[in-house]
Amino acid sequence: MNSSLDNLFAQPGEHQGNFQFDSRVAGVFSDMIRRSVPGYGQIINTIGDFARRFATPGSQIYDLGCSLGAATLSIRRQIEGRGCRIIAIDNSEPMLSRCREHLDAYVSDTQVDLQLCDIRQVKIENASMVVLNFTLQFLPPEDRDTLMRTIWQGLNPGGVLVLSEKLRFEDQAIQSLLDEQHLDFKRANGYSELEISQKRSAIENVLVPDTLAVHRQRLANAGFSQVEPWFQCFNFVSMVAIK
Ligand SMILES: Nc1ncnc2c1ncn2[C@@H]1O[C@H](C[S@+](CC[C@H]([NH3+])C(=O)[O-])CC(=O)[O-])[C@@H](O)[C@H]1O
Ligand SMILES: O=C(O)C(=O)Cc1ccccc1
Repeated sequence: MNSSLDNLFAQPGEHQGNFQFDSRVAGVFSDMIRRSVPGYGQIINTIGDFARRFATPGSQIYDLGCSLGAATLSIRRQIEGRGCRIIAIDNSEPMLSRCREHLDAYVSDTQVDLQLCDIRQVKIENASMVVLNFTLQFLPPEDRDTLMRTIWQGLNPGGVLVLSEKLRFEDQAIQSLLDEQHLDFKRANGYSELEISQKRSAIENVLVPDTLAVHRQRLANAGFSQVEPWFQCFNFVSMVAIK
């Protein structure tokens, strides 16, 4: 298991075309997401805290778009001895094989099923917790409502969904302000202007953010009546929704 520092977009013309979760990205992903998403470490820790509160004995926990398994690891640390099963899904093979290495590096009595498949195909049942940590934003917008209904149907009463996303804003002044603050965060983490602009072009058509209002409406339409953002920094939010 070797993970490297992210310099994927450092050279002119590098990584042209759309951003993909390929082996190059998987190899630097841990560094990339920490330097790109403000609050990522806090969100991962808090997902573990939520698991400790919500995971009921014998229930299932889903980590949809698990990447290298950061959320799954955080959850697993908090729910030992409850006979829960974690189902962690990603459709990127390089991500999933590195995820398996990370999980195998620690001993645990909690079973983790890693599944290489599209989260739009997932069956959810007997779930006390579902995690979508920066994954919904990569689904085609027209597929997002259906997934949210599937999640609501598979959650047990009292179960929790954690939904973290990059946000878009209707107000242009707010959009520019929070976008600029996010860019400053990336600059402060050592990304050059070239890296920032090349990555921005690569993710433009791949990561399609919704507004907070759209998220709230989608969650309400799916059946969630208790919804609240528990974390926001600039254009990144993490919401909690209880069935
Ligand atoms: N349709 C899909 N089906 C399955 N997986 C998908 C799909 N679309 C995208 N992915 C997967 O969703 C993940 C998104 S990253 C999640 C971080 C993680 N949750 C973390 O807590 O570290 C967020 C980011 O890169 O900003 C990638 O691993 C994709 O392969
Ligand atoms: O880097 C960015 O600008 C982002 O919006 C976050 C991100 C983090 C990791 C992969 C893709 C997008």
